Amino acid sequence: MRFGHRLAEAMDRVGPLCVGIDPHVELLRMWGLEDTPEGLAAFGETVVMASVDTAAAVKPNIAFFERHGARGIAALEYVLGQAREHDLITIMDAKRGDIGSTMAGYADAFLRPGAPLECDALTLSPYLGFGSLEPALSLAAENGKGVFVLALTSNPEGASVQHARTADGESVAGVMVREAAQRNVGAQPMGDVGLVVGATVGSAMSDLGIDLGGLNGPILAPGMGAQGAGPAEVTATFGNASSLVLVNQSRGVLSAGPFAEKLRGAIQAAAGAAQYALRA
Ligand SMILES: O=C(O)c1cc(=O)[nH]c(=O)n1[C@@H]1O[C@H](COP(=O)(O)O)[C@@H](O)[C@H]1O
Repeated sequence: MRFGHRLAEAMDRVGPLCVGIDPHVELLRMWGLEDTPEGLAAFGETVVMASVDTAAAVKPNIAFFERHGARGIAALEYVLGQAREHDLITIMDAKRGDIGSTMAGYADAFLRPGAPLECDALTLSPYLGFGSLEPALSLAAENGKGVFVLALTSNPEGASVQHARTADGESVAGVMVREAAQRNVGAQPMGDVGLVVGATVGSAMSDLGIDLGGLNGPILAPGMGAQGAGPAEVTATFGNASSLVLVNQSRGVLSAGPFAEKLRGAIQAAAGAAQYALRA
């Protein structure tokens, strides 16, 4: 089954929540784990186990694993293997972007079946031009995998680039939305080319004249919890596109660890809050 279809089914079944696997040093300390590759592997495995049947997907952020070099990457491979074993969807947060020929290398690293870091979907940075992402888009399509392209990020600095206008007067974020939507035309129940739009962007979408209603692809929405957005912001931000939204929470739920039952409870509560905000 293609990524968009699989994700839509998981969101219907357990709710529109993705749990970030972000082993911050402070969280490892809180969980009584060492800041070592073994600590990261134990952290990731606990999050995976607590997310099975409570979250639609998990999103490991590669930065926290890269800190430990090759052994950190081995820990990430282990966590991805655990998720795969439990049929839990993985979105690799690596925010890759480069000239097309190098992009092919990144695509092969994450989107090729059997690759050590194989995941179900990958976050992409389109600021070398949307077209530079083509090798990742085509490899994803070939293998039934997905991508999430940064459109309007949750950090306040993003606006200086993403709100800028092209020579045609279209906003840079608007270009990303249009390009992604073109690749999802006709897909049922939704396509595989997703976008990242922060739940913290406030009125940016209406200010820029962006309508996500026709995207027909998943929208990964970070910003709830630790970055300050609540259910009201999620409802207000996504309007007619809310059925496409997959809310991400990392620190907001991870701080409930290390005990699996409490973490599971926090994930269920966050999934319920996301569902309420998007389907109310
Ligand atoms: O691509 C992302 O996931 C992402 C995009 C964005 O605009 N903002 C954003 O916070 N993220 C990621 O989402 C996660 C948010 O973590 P919390 O703020 O702890 O919930 C981190 O892994 C960020 O790197």
